[in-house]
Amino acid sequence: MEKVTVLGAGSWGTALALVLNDNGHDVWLWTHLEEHAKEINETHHNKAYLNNVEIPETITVTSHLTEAVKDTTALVFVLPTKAIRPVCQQVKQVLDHHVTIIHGTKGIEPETFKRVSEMMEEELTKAYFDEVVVLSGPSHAEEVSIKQPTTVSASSLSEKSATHAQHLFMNDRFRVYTNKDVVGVELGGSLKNIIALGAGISDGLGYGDNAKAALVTRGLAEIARLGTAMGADPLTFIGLTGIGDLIVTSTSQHSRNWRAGNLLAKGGSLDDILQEMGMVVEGVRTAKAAYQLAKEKGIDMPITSGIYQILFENVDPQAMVDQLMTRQRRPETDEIHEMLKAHYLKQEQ
Ligand SMILES: NC(=O)c1ccc[n+]([C@@H]2O[C@H](COP(=O)([O-])OP(=O)(O)OC[C@H]3O[C@@H](n4cnc5c(N)ncnc54)[C@H](O)[C@@H]3O)[C@@H](O)[C@H]2O)c1
Ligand SMILES: O=P(O)(O)OC[C@H](O)CO
Repeated sequence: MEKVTVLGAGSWGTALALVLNDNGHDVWLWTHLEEHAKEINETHHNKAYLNNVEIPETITVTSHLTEAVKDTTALVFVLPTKAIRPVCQQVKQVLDHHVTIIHGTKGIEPETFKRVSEMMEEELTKAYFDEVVVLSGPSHAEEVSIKQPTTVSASSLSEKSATHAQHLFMNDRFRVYTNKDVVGVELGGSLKNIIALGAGISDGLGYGDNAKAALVTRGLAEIARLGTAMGADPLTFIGLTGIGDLIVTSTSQHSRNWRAGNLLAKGGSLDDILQEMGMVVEGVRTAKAAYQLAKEKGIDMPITSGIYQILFENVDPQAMVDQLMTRQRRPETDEIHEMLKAHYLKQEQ
């Protein structure tokens, strides 16, 4: 049994704490709000974020960071992307020993285009961990918390750290694969949220399965295009953290990104929708990052660009569908084939 600390008591942090608890670890769940910790400890429910399950007494819920971090063997950051730097800065003040650093956050920082593991490496004391582990894949908290079969990847440049994360989380309902492509895993998990917003918009406009399948497949082509340009292995995008996560987020009503897109297409304002949902919708900030990044790198991302314009430039969703459907005609697979061919040629050399 190990002491493991989850930082962030939202829906995903709570679901991961439950998996660790099932595996017999001494689980500490930290929230930055004293009232939130008190409420969970008193009611044994996390009403605002994951009300469907009971939080067992064996999970210590606290707002005291020093106590949460003391003697822990692993820190699992499960926070919105925008909270990663501030929480790392607080952790840096209290962490005084070597740990495995894991994160389950899916986003890109719009101001710097940094991935979450890059931000963490900048903010934390490097002597206290080997390499960050990214835990990502098709996994909604609502299903993980009721022990429905789920598969994820634990990706790190340190095999030891990835294996430690696999050991902590893996059980007969939560299967964890190790993976070495940190760039691909982080980008797949982050960029799919933009396409999921699009899937919600498509459903909200009343379009059917054909439109959704088109969004997912052409969306994946865009993700792979940007991801490969950022140094990812193109094959990662046909794995759990690419197509796998894209399918789950675009087709599930559990998805916060899908839900936000759906409400947007039905005429809601973005600010009101985000306020009303009260949970993080990562695709919104990531759309900003990906749109700028694609522009800087000269990468064609028409769906991402369309979603950015709906979110931030008040473009009508229906008009955007018309625009996407009437783009200049072109072959389907040219650049994806080129990417995969280049990948295989590199391996043969
Ligand atoms: N919900 C899921 O099913 C799921 C699954 C996989 C990955 N993720 C990813 O996990 C991350 C967290 O998502 P979530 O769904 O748990 O979010 P959430 O909105 O349910 O919860 C976020 C938590 O972070 C806390 N928080 C916000 N700002 C903070 C700050 N400045 N300092 C400290 N704590 C702060 C909130 O109080 C809340 O407890 C996101 O990047 C999301 O994409 C979510
Ligand atoms: O609910 P979403 O849209 O934030 O997605 C949650 C997870 O990333 C699904 O794997």
